[in-house]
Amino acid sequence: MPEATGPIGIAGAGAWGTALANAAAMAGNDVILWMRSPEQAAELAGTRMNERFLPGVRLLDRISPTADLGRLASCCAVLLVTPAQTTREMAEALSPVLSRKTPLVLCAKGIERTTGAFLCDVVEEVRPGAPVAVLSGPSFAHDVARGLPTAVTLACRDAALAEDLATALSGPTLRVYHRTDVRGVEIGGAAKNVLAIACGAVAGRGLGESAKAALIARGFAELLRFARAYGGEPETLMGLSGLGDLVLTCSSAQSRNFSFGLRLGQGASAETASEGKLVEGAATASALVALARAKGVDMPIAEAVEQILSGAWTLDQAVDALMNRPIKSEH
Ligand SMILES: NC(=O)C1=CN([C@@H]2O[C@H](COP(=O)(O)OP(=O)(O)OC[C@H]3O[C@@H](n4cnc5c(N)ncnc54)[C@H](O)[C@@H]3O)[C@@H](O)[C@H]2O)C=CC1
Ligand SMILES: O=C(CO)COP(=O)(O)O
Repeated sequence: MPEATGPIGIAGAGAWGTALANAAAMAGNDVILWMRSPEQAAELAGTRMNERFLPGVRLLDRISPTADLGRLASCCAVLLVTPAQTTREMAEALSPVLSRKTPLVLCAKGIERTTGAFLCDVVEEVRPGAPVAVLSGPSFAHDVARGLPTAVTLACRDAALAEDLATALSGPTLRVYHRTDVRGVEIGGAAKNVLAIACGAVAGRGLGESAKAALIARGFAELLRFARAYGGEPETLMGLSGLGDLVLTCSSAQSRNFSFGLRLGQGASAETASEGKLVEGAATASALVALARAKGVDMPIAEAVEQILSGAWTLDQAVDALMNRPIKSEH
């Protein structure tokens, strides 16, 4: 990395930002953990706990919480860990603070709703020519924070930088693989959230384990088709940020996307089913479906999620629509 001696910066101290801060510290880095609220920063500095977003996890000593964005200027790399839809405003706020050479590692999973832009493209628009990377893969914040074994993928077009970043963030319990297929890695993370909502809905409606397995397999087929159309490499999607994250998110109520779908399946409305939590798949569904339509990619499960969220279909109508499509060859 250009200034390999600096600390790792983390922008966003929610569940994932806090877990990544601990992981980066465990990997031997000093960490500056930025959050927008000065009160929260003071509380984290005093109690060393983030009770609101990651209860029960103690911040390691090498982490300095702050609400001063300027502190990130000294960092050798900054991980952006705020919700996907805040990527543009955060990149704009960070742009005057960071050197053009400081890599920004995107850790959110989504597509910009208002423009349909992939998050890397948003950042490249704001910081043209500056290095951008994506970190994604099957990783619940609580697992990572508790030091349970986890593996993720970091992609950057600059292969040497991808390797350096992956090495810097890898520790005893977090293994970071590297790739250059930025598009594939970001598509895996963004699309699996939409599919996980469908999986949760299947569980919530009591449609059975067979339906869930079918949905994961057919959802993966959609993911692959979409990634191919947008320049992602199929091998990437068969890895951690694709199949790995799809399986994790579709099989656990720890996932907020799955739980949101579960509550939809149990009869809650799209407005109440999030219970105030961040549900990235709900924010990304319409953009994903619009991008798929633009390239003629068939994504019936993602379409069904979008139709349910927009109120056009009930869950039962969505199931009927999916089950009564014309019979076709599997691949
Ligand atoms: N929680 C998890 O297990 C994982 C989450 N992710 C991804 O990481 C991203 C963040 O997720 P979480 O940390 O879990 O969410 P969270 O809801 O726990 O935290 C979000 C954080 O962003 C901050 N924030 C919200 N809007 C902001 C804005 N406009 N400007 C600055 N800060 C703002 C909040 O104050 C909060 O600190 C999501 O895209 C999610 O998909 C990825 C892997 C694992
Ligand atoms: O991305 C995640 C795990 O890899 C977290 O999923 P949720 O956002 O659905 O909780």
